[in-house]
Amino acid sequence: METIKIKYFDNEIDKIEKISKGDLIDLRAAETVKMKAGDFKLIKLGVGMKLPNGYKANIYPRSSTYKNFGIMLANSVGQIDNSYSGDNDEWRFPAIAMRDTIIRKNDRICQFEIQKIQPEIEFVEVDHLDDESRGGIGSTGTN
Ligand SMILES: O=c1ccn([C@H]2C[C@H](O)[C@@H](COP(=O)(O)OP(=O)(O)OP(=O)(O)O)O2)c(=O)[nH]1
Repeated sequence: METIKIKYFDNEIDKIEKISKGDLIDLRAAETVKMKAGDFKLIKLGVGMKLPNGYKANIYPRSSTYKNFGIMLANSVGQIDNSYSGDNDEWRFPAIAMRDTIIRKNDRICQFEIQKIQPEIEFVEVDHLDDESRGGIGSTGTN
């Protein structure tokens, strides 16, 4: 089992409980936010963490987030770097509102998992790649 140091920036949101293997972990809005259609807001998630060495975190919307709140995650997948672990490094949900909406403090608006960081990579420039070209995006058709 991995242990993660977690800091709560707000004492009014529910705390995260022990997680079964494989399950994504829900996160809560740490503020009440009113948004108009088209607004952008970095919604506070009320937590900061020291992830295990060699791991990052991915934040995704919950499947019901759009239905319940009409917001989308502006960056598609939120990337929490391992180095985002300072005392003021609170996690946020970059939200785009598609309709007028209210997100209330403690609402569960997203979920996250931790993931191993890719290995160190060095680039070697070449003039040609050896493999057969695939014919462009969509070349395999739709059926
Ligand atoms: O949905 C997100 C995405 C990122 N972050 C935090 C953690 C991450 O480590 C930091 C920086 O993210 P990233 O490197 O993806 O953003 P950037 O636009 O390149 O900003 P920076 O110049 O801070 O690296 O912002 C969040 O709280 N929520």
